[in-house]
Amino acid sequence: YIWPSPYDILEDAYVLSSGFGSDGTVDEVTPCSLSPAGGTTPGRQNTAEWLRTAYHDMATHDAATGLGGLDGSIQFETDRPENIGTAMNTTVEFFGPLQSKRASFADRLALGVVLAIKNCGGPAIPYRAGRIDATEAGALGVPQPEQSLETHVTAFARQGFNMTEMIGLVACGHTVGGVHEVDFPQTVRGAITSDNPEGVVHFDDTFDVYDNHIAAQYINGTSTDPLVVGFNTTTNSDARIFSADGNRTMQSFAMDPDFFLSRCGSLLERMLNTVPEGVALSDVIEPLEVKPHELRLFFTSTGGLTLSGNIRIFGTSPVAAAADPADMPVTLIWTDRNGGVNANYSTTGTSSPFMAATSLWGAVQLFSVSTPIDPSTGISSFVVDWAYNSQLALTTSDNGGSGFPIQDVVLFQPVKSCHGAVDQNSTINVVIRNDMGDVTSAYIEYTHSATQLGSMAFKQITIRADFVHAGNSSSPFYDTYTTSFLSNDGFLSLEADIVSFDLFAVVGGKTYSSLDNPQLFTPC
Ligand code: HEM
Repeated sequence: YIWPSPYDILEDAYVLSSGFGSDGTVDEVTPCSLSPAGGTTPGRQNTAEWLRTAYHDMATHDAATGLGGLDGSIQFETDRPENIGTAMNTTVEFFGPLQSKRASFADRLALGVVLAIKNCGGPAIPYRAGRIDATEAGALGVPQPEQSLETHVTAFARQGFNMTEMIGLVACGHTVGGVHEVDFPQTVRGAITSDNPEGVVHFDDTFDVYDNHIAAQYINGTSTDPLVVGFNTTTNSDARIFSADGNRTMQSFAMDPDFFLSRCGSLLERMLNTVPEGVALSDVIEPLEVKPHELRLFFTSTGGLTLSGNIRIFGTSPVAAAADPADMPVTLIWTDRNGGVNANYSTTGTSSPFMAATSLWGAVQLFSVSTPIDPSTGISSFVVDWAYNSQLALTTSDNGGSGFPIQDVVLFQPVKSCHGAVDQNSTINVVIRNDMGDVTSAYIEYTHSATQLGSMAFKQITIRADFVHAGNSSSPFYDTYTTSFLSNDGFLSLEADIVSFDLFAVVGGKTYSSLDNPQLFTPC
């Protein structure tokens, strides 16, 4: 895709693993053994809990009717016996605050699994966005260890996986984490100690590495998997499943670690992309090489324009990995609103240590941009001239041909904009260019998360409010428009990321928008 895209926030979350701009998802699973509550809950493992939660969310899919799938319905189903344990609520609680208009709970959970598995040494699972969250619980149907092989084969067929795929998917799940005696006393006995308060017995000897040991140990007879060698043969579902094809699949996994990883990559991709019929997923999200990161045009209190934010550069080559941001030339060259390119308008980004970031997929650098734009000529787009060091020839990144678009027609105006307390209106002011024809419509779509019954995650509520003309602004080129509305969105009690607003204006018959403006913190 090209910038801007509805999936920019998820693309950023995919690319920026830690440091500047990251949302904390990868930190939550680093190291791979990390347990919830900052590592203070021994015997638990965030990576394993996310993967199990994603499977349980998907496991109720019915391929024949198209109902269910990875739709976040798990958030309403955590009290079901088939979802026993605190893992699911902990997972829902972690991803809930990362939801927004542009990132559903289900998309966040799927992305979490992709990042966690890669972070544990596992495969790069292609990631698509676009999952839509259910608003209520779905059908029952998560497989249980005491069920028969026949029942499991039928359940996986309903989910869309044949027997060989079932064996693969279970092995690809049961290579991290384990079985907890507190929740499965019929399967694990005598494991609870003061050091192991939940009585976890891991599936294999490398519960914190995403590798083929689950298969290698099963084949060479050293398995510790409580669902293979447990004292209670009734709950030894992994033993029944792994041997269902005469051990052929497990043998191929045991013999070839790379085959295990690639097969798990494709099976888990299918698992994450099993969504209710009618849900259209995006193309695979690949990191953009050059991308504006939270780069916006601001209307200043003195009537000027400032282009401010960051430019992100991502690469996988050795020269990208060796790059020193302080030695990287990065220059923005923009085109004004009349199509003129003025070399005087170029600026060079700066790098600073606090802007350092890492990516699981390559090397990433961020450069801050803050430059005035002359409102009389404005801005319509820019290109970036850059190189990995000052000795190299410059590359021009033009966003797939037409430059990175910046619209200067409708802009948020912080002056006198404020956020209302409970039961009080919020006021949002914008400026709209006054030399481009009639403003036939101008409105805000203000989206915030709201609590919902039966879930620890959130629903998204969007309020639409029309702007009215409010007179001059501090610039001769712009007029002020204002609106007030009641949002009651738990001001400041929720994370800033989960409130955002989009601005729209139809001016001279053309629609202009300013998307994903961040939460407004100024109280009314
Ligand atoms: C017949 C199918 C399956 C059965 C009967 C089954 C059963 C179980 C049971 C009883 C546990 C122990 C949970 C706990 O004590 O916290 C478990 C854990 C787990 N399962 Fe499965 N499972 C199945 C398939 C899958 C699949 C397909 C995946 C993912 C692809 C998966 C991923 C996991 C993970 C990651 C854990 C570890 C959770 C943790 O350590 O907190 N399972 N499973």
